[in-house]
Amino acid sequence: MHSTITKIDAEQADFTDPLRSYRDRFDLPDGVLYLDGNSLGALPKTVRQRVAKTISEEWGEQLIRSWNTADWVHLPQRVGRKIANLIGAGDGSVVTADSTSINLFKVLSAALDLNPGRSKIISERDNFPTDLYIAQGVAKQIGKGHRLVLSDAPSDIPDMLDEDAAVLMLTHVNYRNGYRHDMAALTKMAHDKGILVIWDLCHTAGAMPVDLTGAGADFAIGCGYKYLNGGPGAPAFLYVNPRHMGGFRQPLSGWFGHRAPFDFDPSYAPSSNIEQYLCGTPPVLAMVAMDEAMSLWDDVDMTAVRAKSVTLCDLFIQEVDSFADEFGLKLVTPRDADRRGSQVSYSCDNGYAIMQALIARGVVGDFRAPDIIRFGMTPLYLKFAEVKQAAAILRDILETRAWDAPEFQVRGAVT
Ligand SMILES: Cc1ncc(COP(=O)(O)O)c(C=O)c1O
Ligand SMILES: Nc1c(O)cccc1C(=O)C[C@H](N)C(=O)O
Repeated sequence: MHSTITKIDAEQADFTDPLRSYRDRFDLPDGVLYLDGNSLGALPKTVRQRVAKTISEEWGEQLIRSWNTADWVHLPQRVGRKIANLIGAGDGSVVTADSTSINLFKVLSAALDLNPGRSKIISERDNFPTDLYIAQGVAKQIGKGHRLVLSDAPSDIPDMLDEDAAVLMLTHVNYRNGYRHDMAALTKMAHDKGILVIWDLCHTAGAMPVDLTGAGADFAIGCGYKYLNGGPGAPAFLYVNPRHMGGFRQPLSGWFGHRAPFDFDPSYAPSSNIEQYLCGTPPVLAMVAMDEAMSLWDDVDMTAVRAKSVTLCDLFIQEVDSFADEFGLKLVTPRDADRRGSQVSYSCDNGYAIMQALIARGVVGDFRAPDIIRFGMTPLYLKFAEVKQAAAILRDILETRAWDAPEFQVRGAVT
């Protein structure tokens, strides 16, 4: 077996890449092949200046006036509009706020409130754990006997959609293996049984086109720090289908969700719009970084993003195919591009040490316990030649057993 494309082919693909100009809009350190933008996106260059300006001028000089003069107060809606464009959501249906976990708490509470008399929340055992933990917490908090029922394989889900299911809560692209659900088909199946659907778009937004409106999704959530490049701990987003707007739906009844926060009324009166899903004061510096990062997407062709993502993943898979069996790497990401997101994952022994050895050689990916090494493909700043080179370094590390050194066995708190 041998690799299917040459270095020259890869460089040629970079040369003709319609997205190649975006690379220069990011700060990426020399000598790093960054395959972890599915965990923390790279720094868009203009974010540095924009945040510095916000600190020195808006905060330093204008002080409290900036809530109005710089319109800080509407950052959640403004950034929400930019994200809406990437996920097929209409105006006024997305806000940026809080974390994905907190936003899930809000929308799951709302969904269960909207669908009374049913007890099941359907999800997957392999969903990102915070989603499952939040569902467990919401069920306990509501105290009406809701229970979380988990599938062990995507193919089991349709049969689990019955008359006692209130909500189907899925992550569109699985964080571990990169499997991608058919959003439109599952949403329809659920709706046919009277079930509301929540999609977690953490591994989707900014990685591929999404059409929440077309799919008829009820709610969605997602984070700002992966493919959207909003920075570590960036504010998350949430989507509410306009048909569910109005009423008092989500229970974190902070003042930013009030109809008129600056009336300072002692009684809570919910906004009838997406603002009801806000809670408290937005973290302005993080919001500004997110806002700036999102401005990079203004003219991005998402079809080109998806096409490049598919080719980057295919290239990496082909390259690793030539040595995977020999070293016990098992591809756990679907080969079928229609069933995957924008990452490639392998299960293997010694995965943590292998990833540490890769990072020491400048190939940054990550490890997910118990045995997955993960490589994220970010079309805006990753080159084909880098993906090919990363596979070659992986091969070298396996051949030389470079991973079998004491310093690569020590687990950090974050893997
Ligand atoms: C699918 C998914 N949901 C949620 C989260 C995390 O949520 P939070 O931003 O609240 O930490 C992640 C990653 O951290 C994720 O991959
Ligand atoms: N949210 C993260 C964090 O706080 C620290 C390190 C990594 C992350 C991640 O985003 C993990 C990620 N959601 C995952 O898919 O594993």
